[in-house]
Amino acid sequence: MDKKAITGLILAGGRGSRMGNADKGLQPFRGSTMAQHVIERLLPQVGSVMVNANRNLDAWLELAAPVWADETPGFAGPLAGIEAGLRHCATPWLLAVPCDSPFLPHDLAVRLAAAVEDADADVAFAATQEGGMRPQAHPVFCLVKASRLAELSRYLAEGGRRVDGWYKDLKAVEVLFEDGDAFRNINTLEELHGLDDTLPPSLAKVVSCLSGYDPDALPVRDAQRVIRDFVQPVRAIEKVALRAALGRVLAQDVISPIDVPAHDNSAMDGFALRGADLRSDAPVSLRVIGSAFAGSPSGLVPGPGECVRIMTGGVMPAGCDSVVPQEFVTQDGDSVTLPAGVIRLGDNRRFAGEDLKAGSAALQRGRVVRPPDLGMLASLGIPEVAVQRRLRVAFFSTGDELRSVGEPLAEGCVYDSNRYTIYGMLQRLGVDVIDMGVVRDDPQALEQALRSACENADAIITSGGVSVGAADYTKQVMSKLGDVTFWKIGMRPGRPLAFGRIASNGRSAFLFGLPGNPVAVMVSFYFFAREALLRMMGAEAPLPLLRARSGVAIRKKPGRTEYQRGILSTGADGQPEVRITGSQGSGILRSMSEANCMVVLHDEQGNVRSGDMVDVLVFEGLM
Ligand SMILES: Nc1nc2c(c(=O)[nH]1)N[C@H]1C(S)=C(S)[C@@H](COP(=O)(O)OP(=O)(O)OC[C@H]3O[C@@H](n4cnc5c(N)ncnc54)[C@H](O)[C@@H]3O)O[C@H]1N2
Ligand code: MOO
Ligand SMILES: [Mg+2]
Repeated sequence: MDKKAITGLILAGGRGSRMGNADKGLQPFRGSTMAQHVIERLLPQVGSVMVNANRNLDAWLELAAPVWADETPGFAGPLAGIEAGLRHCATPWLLAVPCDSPFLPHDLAVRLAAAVEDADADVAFAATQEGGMRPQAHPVFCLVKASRLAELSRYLAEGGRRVDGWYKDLKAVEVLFEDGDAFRNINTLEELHGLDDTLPPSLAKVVSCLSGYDPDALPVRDAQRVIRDFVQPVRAIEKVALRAALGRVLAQDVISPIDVPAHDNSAMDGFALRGADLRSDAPVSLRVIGSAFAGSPSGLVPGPGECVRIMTGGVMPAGCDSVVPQEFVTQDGDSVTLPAGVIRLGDNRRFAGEDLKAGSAALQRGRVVRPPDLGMLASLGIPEVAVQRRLRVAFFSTGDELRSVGEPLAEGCVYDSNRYTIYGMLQRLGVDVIDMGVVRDDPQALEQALRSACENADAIITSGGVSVGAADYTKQVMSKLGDVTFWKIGMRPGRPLAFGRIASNGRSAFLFGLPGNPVAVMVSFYFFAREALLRMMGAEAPLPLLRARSGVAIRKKPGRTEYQRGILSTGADGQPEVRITGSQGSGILRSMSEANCMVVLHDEQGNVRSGDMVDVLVFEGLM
């Protein structure tokens, strides 16, 4: 049977009652969703795939189209789904499979098709047999003749619901498969998570690797380590045209299909010659036998005492290994003379493949594509590349005192600035942003916002409400929704931080609850969230710290990390020198805006004297 004669149908119309009424197929599983795994198994076996679903139709349409709902009302079970499938089936055969069977056999269609053809049957369904026991039927995995719709509808109308009940008057064959696990369906979230080897370990487990862990006095580097070990890359990949790859993360190594340059060629306008003709003690005269222009190999083969006029990029004539630039020679008719010792053998020749060899990795996965990379990919003739899909990051601010730009400022209120700094920092990372506005200090509103963020994004960034204030419900709601920890970090500014992973309706997202103070929010973003988001994007890009001389004395207590806003300039001696911008209060955004860098004073460090060297994070390129 030609696979084009078969339409695949994914049965996803159930209530998911054993999974807390979740839409089973849409549950995250091994980097995508359970149904996506089913589609990946099924699609190669059939002409096309459709879905039977009764809710979340938009989400299903994103996965596969078309999507058909049951006609028989009241969640009548898989048969109602098969009925809807048969009604819309444009091929002679329909192959139904449940949406919660991500391991279904790769040869399901071929074997069921062979069976219906052999037996001239209307239906074939799968079965497995455990050693010595009676075969166990899996009637939901079935290949059905599309013309049998009428019998099925009649059975349903009479109230029949048994999956193998409707074909008692039809010719049905059972096909025995060896691998029982292939038909395993996943019924509970525990089962699903147990099978998902891509899930992060619990925070408790990650934290247990630290010695002397104290959430109320956590060193910066320990917090960074926990975050690094806990977040997971998003696995989805897409192909994009070369230019669209700028700023994206390569999902695969790019292997050079060609040598670059493709030929030995000249690095100068001049004369290509045979090194054996060169003399170190006397001038040499050579006869010019022709010209070699870039882009058109000359085909010339000079003999001893001969040379070829060559342009930069011209293919080296056979036997030539050196080029003398034209300004070094005197030309007389068709002969050139070069003085003794102006060049050595091999000068001004570029080798084939000296830039890149065919078969070697031109760029490695995980790299954020920059302008020279675009050029290099173009030099390899590569029109499109595989990149990680863009990360989706939702963010909102919390606090009853916050007003959004455009609203009047009531007594005691402040304008929400964090959503703007966060927006800017996220844009610079190249993620897709979902701005969720300001959320009130109200447990219900916070829960709703966090759930919605979780269902639509890979990561969530909030600001405010993570300290100890009376209206800070944020922490309580975050804990309720997942595995979240609350730290007081040994740093200034940015002491409180919430971090973890929350889940809602089967979707999950990593959560960064940044402190509310406007400078603290930025510092926490750069030193904790940034690296984690890049990691989720599949990229590794540690913060580049430079060393600079402090032009001033800085007071600093050992035992915590301090981030001071600074201005980096060139000192009188031409060396980089940094000075602290005025007030360092964690609410003073102006000094952040004036700064062009941050001085990073590590835990061990005490007071800094003028002239001491310090670490500096330069904002240019980050901001
Ligand atoms: N008794 C203690 N009080 C505080 C501590 C502490 O350890 N013990 N930590 C202080 C530190 S450090 C920080 S940082 C803040 C963090 O507090 P929250 O994360 O709970 O943030 P809020 O209380 O909501 O706001 C703090 C501050 O920032 C202003 N804010 C908040 N969001 C925005 C925004 N989107 N745009 C502009 N300004 C914002 C808010 O109005 C407050 O003034 O807690 C200290 N207290
Ligand atoms: O940690 Mo908070 O640092 O006042 O800004
Ligand atoms: Mg607070």
